[in-house]
Amino acid sequence: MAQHLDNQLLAQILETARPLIGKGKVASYIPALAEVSGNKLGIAITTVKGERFQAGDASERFSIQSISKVLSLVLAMTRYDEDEIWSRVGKDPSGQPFNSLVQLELEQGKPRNPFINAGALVVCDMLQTRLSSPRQRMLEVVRLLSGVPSLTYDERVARSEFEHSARNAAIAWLMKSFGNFHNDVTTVLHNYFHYCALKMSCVELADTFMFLACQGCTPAWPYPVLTPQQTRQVNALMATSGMYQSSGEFAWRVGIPGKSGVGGGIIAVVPHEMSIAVWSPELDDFGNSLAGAAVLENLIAALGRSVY
Ligand SMILES: NC(=O)CC[C@H](N)C(=O)O
Repeated sequence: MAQHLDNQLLAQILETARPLIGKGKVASYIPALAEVSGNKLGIAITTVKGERFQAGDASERFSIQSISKVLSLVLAMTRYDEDEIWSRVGKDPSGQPFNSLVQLELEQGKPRNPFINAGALVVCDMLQTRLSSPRQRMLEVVRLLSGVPSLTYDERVARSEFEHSARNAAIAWLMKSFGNFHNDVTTVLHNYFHYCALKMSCVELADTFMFLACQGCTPAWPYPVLTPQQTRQVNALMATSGMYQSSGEFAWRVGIPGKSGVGGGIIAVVPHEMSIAVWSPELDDFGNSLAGAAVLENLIAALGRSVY
């Protein structure tokens, strides 16, 4: 029997996952991220009817990291024709860690999908070509979608990541060697790190991504963000590649599209119904929030939902 969605249910679900805290690891390869306390746990839901639910640390902002890869892709989809995007980045799961170089060399500099670092860097390269101020534009987009004008980048996190950017720089240069990267590498890395360093709460994320549950529309936006078909495509990519090498495991356990970030956030979508944001900074071996994935699994089981 599907349970009724309310704040009390969310609070109960958080408690089912809390024992996992202490069993994962807060990301430390970006030093500024390692300072975050590992025992945070929060969830927020925005439904297509405009209802909002939340529990735990749902209002505290954190670094959204790779969740931003969905936003940069969406921005590119509004600026480029389909062929221009998908000739430079694929649509298939990589089965590799998010920052791997191995496949990129074998596949002539074309990243498997836009949700691994290589793919997101190509997307950021495209945005650099077509937008006069890609960082400012992204801020405008998230401020509009979330309805929160105070959203901003965490400059410390962006700087910290730039100071430890050897691997992402290597990925960008490798793609340049294959002719799949057109702008100045340092400029694009700065944009990418800023996108990753967006600071948002679960409540703000759930509001921002509601358009993915609502066929591309949101009351926050005067016109559709994406067409219904584009929205299905983004959800499909999240379902197949949103959690890196454990995307299959996530589909099996949770059964809805999701996208994680090494800040410990996951955004997930029940199409036509709701967007869900969870946050718990400790990660599993693949860089996905350990307790966050368990919260989603337990919630979706309690609500009796799945896209499959
Ligand atoms: N999985 C992630 O969240 C990775 C994003 C991080 N900024 C990086 O490039 O390594």
